[in-house]
Amino acid sequence: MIETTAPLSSAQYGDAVAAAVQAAAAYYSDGSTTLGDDEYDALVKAIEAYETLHPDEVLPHSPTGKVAGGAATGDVPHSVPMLSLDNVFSAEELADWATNLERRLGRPAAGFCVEPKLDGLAVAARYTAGRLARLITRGDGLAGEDITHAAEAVLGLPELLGESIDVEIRGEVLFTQAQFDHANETRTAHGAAPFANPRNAVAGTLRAKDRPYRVESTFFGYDAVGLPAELSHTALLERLAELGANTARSTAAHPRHCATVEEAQQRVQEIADLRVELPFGIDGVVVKADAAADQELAGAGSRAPRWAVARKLPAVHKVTRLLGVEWNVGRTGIIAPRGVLEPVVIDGVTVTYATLHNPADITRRDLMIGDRVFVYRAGDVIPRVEAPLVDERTGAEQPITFPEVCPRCGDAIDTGEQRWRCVRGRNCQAVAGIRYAVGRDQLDIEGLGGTRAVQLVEAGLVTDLADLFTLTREQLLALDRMGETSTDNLLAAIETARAQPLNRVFCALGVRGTGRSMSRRIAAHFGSMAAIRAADAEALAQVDGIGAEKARVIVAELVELAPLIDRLLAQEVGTAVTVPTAPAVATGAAADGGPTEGGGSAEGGGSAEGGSGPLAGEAVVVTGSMTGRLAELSRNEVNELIERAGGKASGSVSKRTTLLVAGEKAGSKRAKAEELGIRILTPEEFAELVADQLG
Ligand SMILES: NC(=O)c1ccc[n+]([C@@H]2O[C@H](COP(=O)([O-])OP(=O)(O)OC[C@H]3O[C@@H](n4cnc5c(N)ncnc54)[C@H](O)[C@@H]3O)[C@@H](O)[C@H]2O)c1
Ligand SMILES: [Zn+2]
Repeated sequence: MIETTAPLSSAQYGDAVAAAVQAAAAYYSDGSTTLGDDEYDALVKAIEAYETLHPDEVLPHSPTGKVAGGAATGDVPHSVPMLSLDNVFSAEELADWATNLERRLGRPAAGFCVEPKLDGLAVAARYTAGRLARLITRGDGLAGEDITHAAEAVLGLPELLGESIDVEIRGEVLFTQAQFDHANETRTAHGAAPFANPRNAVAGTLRAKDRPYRVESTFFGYDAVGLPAELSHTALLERLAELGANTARSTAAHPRHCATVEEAQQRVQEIADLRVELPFGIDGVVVKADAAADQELAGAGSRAPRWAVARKLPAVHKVTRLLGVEWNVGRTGIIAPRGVLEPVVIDGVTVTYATLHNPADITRRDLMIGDRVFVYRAGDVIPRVEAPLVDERTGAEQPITFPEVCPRCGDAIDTGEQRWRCVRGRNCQAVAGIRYAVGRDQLDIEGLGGTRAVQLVEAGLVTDLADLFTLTREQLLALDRMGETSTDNLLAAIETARAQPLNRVFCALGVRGTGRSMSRRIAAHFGSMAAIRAADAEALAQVDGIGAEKARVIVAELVELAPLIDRLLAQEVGTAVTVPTAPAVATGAAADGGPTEGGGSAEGGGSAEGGSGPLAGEAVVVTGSMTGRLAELSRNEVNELIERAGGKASGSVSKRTTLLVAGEKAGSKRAKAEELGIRILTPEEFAELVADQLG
């Protein structure tokens, strides 16, 4: 994105400076910026490019060449300026930097120290006789703010050093992910807004006074004033650790001395690869000339030293909107919330979903639907929502509702642990699958919807719907609460179900994206289970309403379901050839038991225009409650009836609708049909029309 930024015009330059200044002010005060770091960096790069071409137009408040972009201040003067770092964005730029350094030194640098660029806030800790006396922020680099009050909750920054010396230890304060999570839990418990991400959390926390709660952060030392000048950087880090300060030496991304640029590049890559595993955030890798003599010779500019550079890593945080929350049940019955996001590109990948871990996590983060949120994604990790930007709420945000029953099987939820789980555990999937399969619009097996399905699954008799058809009388009689009568009734119902038409058997499989009406269309199109199973994505895409993407999903599911389908066919389930209508099968996939009636010429897949019967050529919508002879039928059964009569059933009124069956409380569909001049029949009139098919 940095490469593709077009040069700024002079009009854009002023706006760019204003935008950067505003972002930096937010970033350094409480971290509430909505720009990703890479967006900010690209903005500053564009500003720099413009200023190089137009040096006499540089605005005085431009962020370039200033520590903290000129946005931070302070009233405690620093003993020695606290500088920033120059950035490079690729291995090539890092190599160029090393070449420049070599030119400046007049010889190759005597090795480099490569260490993580900790994503926090720079501070200076002044020790007098080994005791912490003052803690100061970086500020504008020349003076910072006194935050001594906050030192007590910063881990790794000892109150007393191991030796009684005067020294100023400098380094970064950050929140580890665990500290961040804990901080937000504490804050929301106190009715305060959560921090949007760990980086944002530091500035706010360190500067705040008199909070009724305490949140811990972590210090990493990487510099000092007052230690012998001849210490190399690696020796200095060792010394800091000796004195009792925490350094990155304690982490997997520990600083390493590298003899050559090539070695340094390698360590940069290693630390970059470690990034996702580290318990804290890094936004780059710092390469420093290690030898004190090299540092002295290279010197420093007003903003940054010339002997060190930051190889920036792609930004892993971006702001987007939380559009909704889905609750998915895993194989073991874990019920996991997943955030649906307005798509956002993070490090070249479009992110549309993010994990929300568990319900407690949602509460802890005080998330709402419609919130602008910080999303984190690094490497191959599943993207996660960090927290909302509470200041940006408009009032239109909605609370996230937690499920009260298992969204898959409808049973109770065990909320005893942080991760919610269906009380059925691993059996949830089987129970849900059976309950769906035996439903009124699928196999219609009465008496198997409720606890009976649980009983069969938990007794180990049934794991999927094919098992239903091999149940024996003895097996059923051995179950609790199963008398002779109920056993025989159940077996009879199962026997009847064996003869259910293809569309219902297919629907019972519960293939994702194929509900009742789609199942009817697929069944009508292919005519047999064997033909459906043999269909490839191209053939499926011929069916009305199935796009290429959906066709692929269905094919993938059918592959998974093949063993189950085989067992059903072996049980002669789904072999009954009673396909309601039979438009032309354009795929050549019609195998045994193809369509038997009709045989019209509907092009474009599966519509019933060519069917025969009283509704031939009709596109029918049913609305309101059915009365008379239709009163007993489910909506699916009415739709099946329509298709048996040669018509095409649809759920919504459009210009293509030719007939509306409107019962009581027909509402908006009736109004729309009237507006479009569509023929409207009462349920009774309609029943007359299709009397033959009603049987
Ligand atoms: N998103 C935004 O709106 C926004 C706004 C302003 C700044 N920023 C970010 O901040 C950056 C510029 O900020 P900056 O000037 O504060 O600093 P920087 O992040 O570019 O680099 C310098 C800082 O790195 C830190 N650091 C971490 N580990 C270090 C180590 N091992 N050795 C030495 N220093 C180490 C120090 O605090 C040092 O001051 C930008 O590049 C941008 O990514 C973002
Ligand atoms: Zn369940």
